[in-house]
Amino acid sequence: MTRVRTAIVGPTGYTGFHLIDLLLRHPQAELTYLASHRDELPDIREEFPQLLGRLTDEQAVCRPIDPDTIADVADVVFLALPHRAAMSYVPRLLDAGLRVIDLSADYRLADADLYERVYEHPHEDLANLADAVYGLTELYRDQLPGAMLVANPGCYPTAAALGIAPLLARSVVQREGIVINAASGVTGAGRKPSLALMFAEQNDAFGAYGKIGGHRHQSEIEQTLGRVAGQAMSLLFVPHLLPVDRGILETIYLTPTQQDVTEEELFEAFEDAYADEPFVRVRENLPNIKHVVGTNFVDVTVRLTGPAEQRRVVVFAAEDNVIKGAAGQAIQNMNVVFELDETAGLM
Ligand SMILES: NC(=O)C1=CN([C@@H]2O[C@H](COP(=O)(O)OP(=O)(O)OC[C@H]3O[C@@H](n4cnc5c(N)ncnc54)[C@H](OP(=O)(O)O)[C@@H]3O)[C@@H](O)[C@H]2O)C=CC1
Ligand SMILES: CC(=O)N[C@@H](CCC(=O)OP(=O)(O)O)C(=O)O
Repeated sequence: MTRVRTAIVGPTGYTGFHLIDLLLRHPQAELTYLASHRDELPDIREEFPQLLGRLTDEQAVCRPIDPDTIADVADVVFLALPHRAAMSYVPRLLDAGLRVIDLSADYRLADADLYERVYEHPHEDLANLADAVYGLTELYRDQLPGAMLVANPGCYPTAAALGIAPLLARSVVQREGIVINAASGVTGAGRKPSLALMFAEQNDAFGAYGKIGGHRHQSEIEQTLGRVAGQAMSLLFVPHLLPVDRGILETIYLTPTQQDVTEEELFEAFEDAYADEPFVRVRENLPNIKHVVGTNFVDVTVRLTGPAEQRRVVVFAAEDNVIKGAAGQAIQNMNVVFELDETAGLM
């Protein structure tokens, strides 16, 4: 049986923790190296006592980010780092012969000019950007086997793209005027402390955040859906911060191309697209973050509303931001890259 040796750079963050947790449950993965940039290298069990008893001493102690040493003991490295930091390591990790699954945004936008506008600094690794595979597994599965560099999608873009793509592909909704109203748990903002994320600021609070109409995930969603539609897309994405640890719910408003479309036809688009997808559940009931947290599933459903002359299509999509939105999808991608069972370690 194939075994994949895995390393994580950035294990002290939230996605790093969930990668460790999932890899320790994976029947064909071995966790061989945790790499940290800290001067004083941490024992990961002190950062996350949940891991006590689950790691050997050798596995638990973080080591320096040294590509050649990592390549001696691992086949693939997961980068659970902030954007910009990730691309500063990728060229050396690839040169050392490692496959890289990057959870940051550094290799998601294929157009370097767009990256520079959205992330407000130039892309520093154009050579590898050109070769990266965008790892929204359900849409790009064919490009993943053997890939050297996978750009794992953003959490919001995963749910949004899976919630809209089947309808666009069938041309049952218009490309124009799409609005995505999204709410995320606080782990979506990462583990780095900030005033806005303190308990007393977030508890019992609920509101939109960021520059409305200018969130960086808007461009990522437009890129994915533009490829599905075969034409450039422009939509509106509005994120909200929900005072829970984990979970994303997106409510997506669209306009049908034909006013006489039926709800059955809309469901059919989802059912046909996802009939063989292990991690997309097309539901009749309205999705809820409670139904998906702790899993690699995205739950989706659709409704048709309004009088005949004013029809609206409303899609609902729910996922766990740190699992299907990050660590789980990264492992799903690893499974496809190494041609393992796509669901290994994730069910
Ligand atoms: N959280 C989520 O729901 C999702 C996150 N992502 C993306 O995944 C990546 C990781 O996110 P998340 O785990 O939440 O982030 P965290 O802030 O929780 O963790 C970031 C990690 O990166 C390390 N780090 C920071 N700067 C550097 C550097 N310059 N060199 C090396 N290591 C560094 C940190 O180490 P230290 O502890 O020492 O600071 C920590 O281990 C990000 O790009 C994020 O945008 C994607 C989808 C969802
Ligand atoms: C709640 C929250 O703050 N969410 C983050 C997005 C999550 C994420 O990590 O996205 P990237 O991988 O693209 O950085 C945000 O809105 O910036």
